[in-house]
Amino acid sequence: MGVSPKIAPSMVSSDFANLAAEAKRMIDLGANWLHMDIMVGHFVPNLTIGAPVIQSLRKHTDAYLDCHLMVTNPMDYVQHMATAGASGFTFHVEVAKENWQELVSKIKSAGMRPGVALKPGTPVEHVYPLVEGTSPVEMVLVMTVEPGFGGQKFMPDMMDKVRALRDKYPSLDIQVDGGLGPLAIDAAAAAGANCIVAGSSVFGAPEPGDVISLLRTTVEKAQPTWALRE
Ligand SMILES: O=C(CO)[C@H](O)[C@H](O)COP(=O)(O)O
Repeated sequence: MGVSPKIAPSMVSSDFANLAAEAKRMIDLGANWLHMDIMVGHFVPNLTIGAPVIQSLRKHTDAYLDCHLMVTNPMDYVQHMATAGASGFTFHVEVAKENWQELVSKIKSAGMRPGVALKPGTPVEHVYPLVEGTSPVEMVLVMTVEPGFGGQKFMPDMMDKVRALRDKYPSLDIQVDGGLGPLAIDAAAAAGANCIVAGSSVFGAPEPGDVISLLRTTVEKAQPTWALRE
């Protein structure tokens, strides 16, 4: 199987006042990526961080900064995020129906890895053209909660989308985000997710390293089963 597990603690659940130390702590505990939620008060009803914080964090880590832009105008942020040091740039399909080709091409030219996210109410078919295009996205993020806030309940119904994507695209990075932790990981891994975002379950655990390692081993164990199902 060509896709490796990537465990990405969601830094929105970290102690923002100690972001550099929190980032180092997560990487030292075995995280592959750091998931950075960019919310600017539209598209989702919350405010978190933007390019200036990514730029500050970049001075303290060379980790892969997996940036999820919950914004209505992702094109406006491509250059800012690239200059700040973002590694991945994931935008929402709901706001890029018309211009996703130009957007993906700009993200790639700026040196970042493009991903596309879909909200719980968006049919999975909406991302197929973006995965199959001549200049495709390299990751699909299936939201397993309504985007906007950490600490919500995992939506198991979203696993049909993950299963459909994994059956269609065996080598694609498929990410899940929202309510992931020891209780939900079995379903997500069995469906075919290999990139796991987890906020409150990691930062709220007495031993966050144990949670990171459980998320990884559960994906590793599920991977051989993906190719076997009908
Ligand atoms: O994107 C997000 C919310 O929009 C968060 O990354 C996500 O919800 C992770 O937090 P938790 O694991 O606590 O659900």
